[in-house]
Amino acid sequence: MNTTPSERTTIVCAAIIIDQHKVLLTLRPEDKRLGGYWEFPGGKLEPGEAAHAALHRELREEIDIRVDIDRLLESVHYSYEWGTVRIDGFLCRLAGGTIKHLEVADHAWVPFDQLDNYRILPADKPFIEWLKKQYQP
Ligand SMILES: Nc1nc2c([nH]c(=O)n2[C@H]2C[C@H](O)[C@@H](COP(=O)(O)OP(=O)(O)OP(=O)(O)O)O2)c(=O)[nH]1
Repeated sequence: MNTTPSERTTIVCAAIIIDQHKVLLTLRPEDKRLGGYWEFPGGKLEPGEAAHAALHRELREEIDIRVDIDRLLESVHYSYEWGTVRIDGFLCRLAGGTIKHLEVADHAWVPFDQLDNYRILPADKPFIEWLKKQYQP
């Protein structure tokens, strides 16, 4: 089959939810691929699904919250050994709900100057750097 690189890229949406100079990270369960890493809540788009719809769905399924999506911050490409992902990181604000650990092992509201203390997925580095730069005292 003739497969172009873009067809092999997994599209992922991620919510960068900021509240009072802290950002929400969630912990991937140990039994999942890349288990034990912190990440922004989100996940893979389903076939034909729009990014905003996917983000709302993933947040409901994983932690049962609602957000307002402000804008796309950046799309980041990263190659893991099994394939390439494109992470679309959206800046969001919490709009409702109380965080439940439905599909995550834990969550943390992390002050920007403490992000280096978390083992975060390597693909997320540009988002982390942006957060640290944006909110330097
Ligand atoms: N949700 C999320 N995923 C990320 C981030 N950074 C990053 O590299 N990823 C990667 C990890 C996964 O390979 C993929 C997200 O897909 P996912 O979380 O739905 O993957 P999954 O393995 O749980 O899905 P599944 O195969 O179990 O259905 O993107 C991030 O900040 N948030």
